[in-house]
Amino acid sequence: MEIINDITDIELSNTAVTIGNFDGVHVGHQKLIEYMNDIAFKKNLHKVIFTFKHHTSRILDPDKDYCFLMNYDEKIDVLKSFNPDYIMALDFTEDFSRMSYVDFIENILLKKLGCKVLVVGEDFKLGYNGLGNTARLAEICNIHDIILKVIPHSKLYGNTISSTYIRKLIAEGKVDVILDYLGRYYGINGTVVHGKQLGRTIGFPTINLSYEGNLCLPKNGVYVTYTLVFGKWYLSITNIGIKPTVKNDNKVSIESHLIGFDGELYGETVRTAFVKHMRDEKRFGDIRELRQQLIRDVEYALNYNKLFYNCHALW
Ligand SMILES: Cc1cc2nc3c(=O)[nH]c(=O)nc-3n(C[C@H](O)[C@H](O)[C@H](O)COP(=O)(O)O)c2cc1C
Ligand SMILES: Nc1ncnc2c1ncn2[C@@H]1O[C@H](COP(=O)(O)OP(=O)(O)O)[C@@H](O)[C@H]1O
Repeated sequence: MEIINDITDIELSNTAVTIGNFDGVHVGHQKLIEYMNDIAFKKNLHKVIFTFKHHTSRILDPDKDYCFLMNYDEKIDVLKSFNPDYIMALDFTEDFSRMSYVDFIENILLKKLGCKVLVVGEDFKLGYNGLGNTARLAEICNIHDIILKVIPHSKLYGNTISSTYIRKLIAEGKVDVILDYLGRYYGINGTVVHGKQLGRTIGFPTINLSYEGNLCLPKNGVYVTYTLVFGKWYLSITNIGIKPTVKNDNKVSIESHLIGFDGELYGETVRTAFVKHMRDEKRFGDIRELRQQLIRDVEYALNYNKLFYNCHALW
């Protein structure tokens, strides 16, 4: 498996290629990749996942306030699990965005990648101004003997599976439903930073997560989570919010208490996977009342954990 970030000196041959932003690498994306894998196997082609380091919307739609389902490293990690021969992860630049779909097909897919099969989703658009829709792609692929396979959108419970729909579920705090659409629970990677050191004084030390600012955050509230620390998942309770009992700025933080963990975590990289929204964040009369609530939260999480059979989907 090779990751290619620069296409300048690339000369591949006999490839099956799927192209997309693949934000989240959700169940719909996975269908495309699996189709590409199958056809590559049958036709003895190399498997190529073609994506970009950063979402194309940053250039194409810069004013829109997007959040993203994963950062670059996570995307590469998840894509690797589909066992491609190559992951192309290029910079999507202004210049790139001005390339016509014909140039892209002829100069990149044909000349650089030796593409024989192209797999895309039904709403896929390629090249300058999005002119290369599937009908136009079919014409140009036909001219160059590339087999074009257009995969219809996957649906679930009447909803089209899309990164946009998953972002909406996250914003609504419906993190338990996300599993069906994303194929795994939604999680956030971050680094443990110092808080006000109050947690340990009430018997609930917490890790405060510093995370990449453009990741989608579940709506404010308290969640049953699992936190990956030093290669092990811990059941945890996580608050996303402004901590109105102890603070009065509006800065949102992500803070978790790991059940059964004791140790130092400052500076460590951890992953928090959100499995169930359990309550809204509240302003308590004092920190003792908050502590009583945290005891109940732990009990809720322990009960939830007893019936949790989806550990395989945490990452
Ligand atoms: C599971 C959990 C639930 C929490 N719920 C609330 C809440 O409902 N209201 C609130 O003001 N703070 C809440 N907090 C934040 C606490 O106020 C905070 O963890 C505590 O004051 C320690 O802060 P520190 O990490 O800055 O020391 C919660 C924290 C956790 C871990
Ligand atoms: N079970 C646990 N859950 C979370 N953090 C823990 C736990 N046990 C020990 N810690 C450590 O305690 C620190 C948090 O203590 P706390 O008083 O809440 O301080 P802070 O305000 O910096 O979060 C964490 O960063 C971690 O290193």
